[in-house]
Amino acid sequence: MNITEKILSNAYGKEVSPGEIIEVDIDLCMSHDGTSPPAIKTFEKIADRVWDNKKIAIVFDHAIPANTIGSAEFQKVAREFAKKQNLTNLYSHGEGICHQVLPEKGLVEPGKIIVGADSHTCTYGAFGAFSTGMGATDIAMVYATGKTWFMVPEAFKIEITGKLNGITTSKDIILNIIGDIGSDGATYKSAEFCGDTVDNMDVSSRMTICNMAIEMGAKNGIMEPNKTTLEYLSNRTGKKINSFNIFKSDKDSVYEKEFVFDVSELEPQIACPSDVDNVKPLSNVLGTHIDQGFIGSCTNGRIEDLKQAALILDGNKVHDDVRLVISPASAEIYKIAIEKGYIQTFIDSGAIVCNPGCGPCLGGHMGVLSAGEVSISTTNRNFKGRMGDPESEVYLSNAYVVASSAISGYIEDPENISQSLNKY
Ligand SMILES: CC(C)[C@H](C(=O)O)[C@@H](O)C(=O)O
Ligand code: SF4
Repeated sequence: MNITEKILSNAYGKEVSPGEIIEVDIDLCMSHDGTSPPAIKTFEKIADRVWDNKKIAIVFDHAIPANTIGSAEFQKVAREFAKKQNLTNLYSHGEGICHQVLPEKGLVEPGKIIVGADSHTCTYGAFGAFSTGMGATDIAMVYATGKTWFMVPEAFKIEITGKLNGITTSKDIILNIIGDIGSDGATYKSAEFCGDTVDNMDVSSRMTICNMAIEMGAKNGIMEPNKTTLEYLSNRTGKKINSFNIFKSDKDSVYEKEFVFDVSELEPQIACPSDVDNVKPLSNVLGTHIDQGFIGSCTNGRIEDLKQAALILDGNKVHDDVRLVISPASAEIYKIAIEKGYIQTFIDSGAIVCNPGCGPCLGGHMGVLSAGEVSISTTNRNFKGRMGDPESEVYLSNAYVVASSAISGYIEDPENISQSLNKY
């Protein structure tokens, strides 16, 4: 059995196989300021009390602080619900983006079943959990019963091998994979990432890869937790590593398809407008004009990403015709970035630093694009109109490339900009 089948078998209480429909207990259910209100509306038609006030997390991140009367109303509904149901995990004070906040607060553990009313809930696969996004009405049923059903997915084994060089990051790996497999190439599959590159990766890079599993249609993204990940989780949860339920794929487990990606020669990858699988090497798009850069999101708003941006921006100025918007993925990351001097560097360079949250990622808040404008962004989606007007365009890349491009005013090779890569 592979890791996903093992986690689902454990939750179901007997061995499962792909295609089977099972009902399981949920360990953690997440919704945010955008999706809690519709879930609450449905919930209130079917139940009075939630199944477990400690297993529901609500995070305000999509528009925080509220940007419209509508979002203020939504947040009021979610706040009142959390109070009435005595939820112990309400994060409504700008703690950060849900997918960053949940692991930080120690709510994620290997082997758990986690669902969320947000498509990037697949992020927690980086910690060896089965986690997936669901619609708000399905989440309402989980609020009420603590259960949901899944069809056990077939699995793709995606082996990643080789050592990344220089300015190539895990974002480039996942863009390369999605470019190859296609944005619907893994629909309802379990995308299992393995190989020496994944085994040696830090937590942040692993999260970036699992976060984007949904961008090829996957039901979940998953990795066996490595030592670094287990240490991180032990710190966050206050539990000993040997108390975790760690599952690993059997050597002879069966996959529907197997892929091998050697990343040792990989150059930074760019997803071009307006599909996430329209991926080209950086060298093919150099010189493309941009109006805005964004560094942040649940994909690449962590301290490692901010460090990459600071290394590039240090001593440089954002181009006069460009806005560079930077939003740390959580308040905790924001504080570390202040301590390390990154925020000072950003402000000195002329970047706009926003509070933690989704920000411009989905085109609703703090950096909306007008018709004809072009953005380069560390986020995960570049659909038509994703960051504003339907006639605007979005390129996706890593933080080195966004920062470099913001300085030049066109898509730029970071090697042409960086002068002091060892400063921090
Ligand atoms: C608003 C929310 C439902 C949506 C999602 O599910 O992914 C958003 O987070 C996104 O990234 O598009
Ligand atoms: S940062 Fe972007 S992708 Fe992530 S949850 Fe928020 S809107 Fe969705």
